[in-house]
Amino acid sequence: MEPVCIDSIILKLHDVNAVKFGNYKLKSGMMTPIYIDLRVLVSHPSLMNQVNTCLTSHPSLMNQVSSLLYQHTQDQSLKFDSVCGVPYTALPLATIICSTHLLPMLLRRKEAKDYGTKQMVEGLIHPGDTCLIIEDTVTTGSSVLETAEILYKEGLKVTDAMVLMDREQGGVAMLASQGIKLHPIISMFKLLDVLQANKRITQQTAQSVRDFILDNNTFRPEGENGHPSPLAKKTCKEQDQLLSYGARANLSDIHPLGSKLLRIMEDKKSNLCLSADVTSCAELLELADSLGPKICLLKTHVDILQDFTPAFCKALKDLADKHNFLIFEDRKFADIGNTVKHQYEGGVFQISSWSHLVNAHAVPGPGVVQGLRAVGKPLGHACLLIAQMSSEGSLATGEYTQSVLKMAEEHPDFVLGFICGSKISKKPQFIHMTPGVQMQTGGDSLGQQYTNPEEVIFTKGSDVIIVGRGILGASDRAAAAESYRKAGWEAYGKRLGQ
Ligand SMILES: O=c1ccn([C@@H]2O[C@H](COP(=O)(O)O)[C@@H](O)[C@H]2O)c(=O)[nH]1
Repeated sequence: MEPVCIDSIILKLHDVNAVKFGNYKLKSGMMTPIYIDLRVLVSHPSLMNQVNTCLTSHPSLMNQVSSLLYQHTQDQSLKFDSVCGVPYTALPLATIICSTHLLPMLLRRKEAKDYGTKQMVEGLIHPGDTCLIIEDTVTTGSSVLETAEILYKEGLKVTDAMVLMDREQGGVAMLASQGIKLHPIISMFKLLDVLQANKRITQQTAQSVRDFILDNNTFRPEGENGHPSPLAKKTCKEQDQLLSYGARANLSDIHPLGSKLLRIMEDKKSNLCLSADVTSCAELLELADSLGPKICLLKTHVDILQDFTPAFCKALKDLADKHNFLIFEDRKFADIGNTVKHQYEGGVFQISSWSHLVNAHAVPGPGVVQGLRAVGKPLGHACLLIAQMSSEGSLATGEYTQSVLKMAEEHPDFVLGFICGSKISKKPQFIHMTPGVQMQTGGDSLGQQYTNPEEVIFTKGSDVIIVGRGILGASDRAAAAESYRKAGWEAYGKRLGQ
């Protein structure tokens, strides 16, 4: 059979309604906005494609999925003596794999018979053999584990499990903690990216499912009894969302500048960052002085100033001290470590001499953080990684965002948080900052998309609202800044349950 393309499988799964959006209950009892129902595969031996061409001469979707699973065992060079599908949905998949590739199959029963052999596993069992588990969808990993435990009782070994669809809610980690390597073919983020790219779902739907997935990781390494507790997790609203900025400022492993920022936020009752996107130094300094009392952070784009001078930096720093806010140069570094090092400390702007915070794209890899850290860390500065962007069609989504999160976790001594649309990390040490904020949702003519403060702080769990034109475009900037400060702070209070 020809190699099977994952994107086309995803679209076909969507065609046959194996991917459902709505409000569904999982085996664990958790409600979910997306449900993967691969049981429907058996009902579609042939499939009409998008242009209504009958694909009967092609392998059935069930065969294509089975082929993908088998191909992956070969790509991963997995060694196993037999194959067992998790009942029921994965049974036909295991059957096709075994029948096509002449492999011994074991059948796990869900309930023991009360007559005959009363076996829980049917087939020829050779204790000591290794059995590969096949599963259709994994959330917590508990069904794979149940099957493995039954196989263990027969003296079999289970080292690997192959799954078509990983919902990315902790199954890989839970099974790894039990010595089973889970090999997913399709991740939830990949599925959402493909459906969104093919206009099967809107950006909004994709994002709300991503947020749900990120907020509902079910794996906790240790349960109360010292055993892994896959389902012990409460939602982020019940746990880290309830931590105040002040409490997070005191966390032992928080970046000192993160701690300082959280204290400023608590003291000034402000989670507002002013995006001071003006083109004259005098106007920017006037904004900093007049709005300084209302903000925790002032964000600059120094390269849009027409009359930049080093004296401006000194004046801005003095105002930051006067009004107790931090300065964030939104430079979006995105080059190799050696270059960003020069860009950060040298050139006309000498950014490291006056800006507490800068940000970077993760595209170049960890070298970008290491280059910035070489300059900024000795000065007590820090950086934010751009994990998501507010602009329409942004490519910073899904797996990319996850990789950014990982990069931040690997550099906690310099990365203090993220530019993102919603909370992406469960670590309360990381501060989430969201641009694209206005009271009215909507956008501009160049792709900017706006969300309101309540949505950003309460619903999406971000920490800081970054507001530019919502304030700069107002006839009374001070009044507008105050209304954004108030709205952001009230949303935070609501998040704390106040
Ligand atoms: O994803 C991003 C990253 C950065 N920005 C910056 O924030 C402000 C937003 O200005 P508004 O006037 O409130 O639209 C601006 O400086 C952007 O460069 C962003 O919007 N989105």
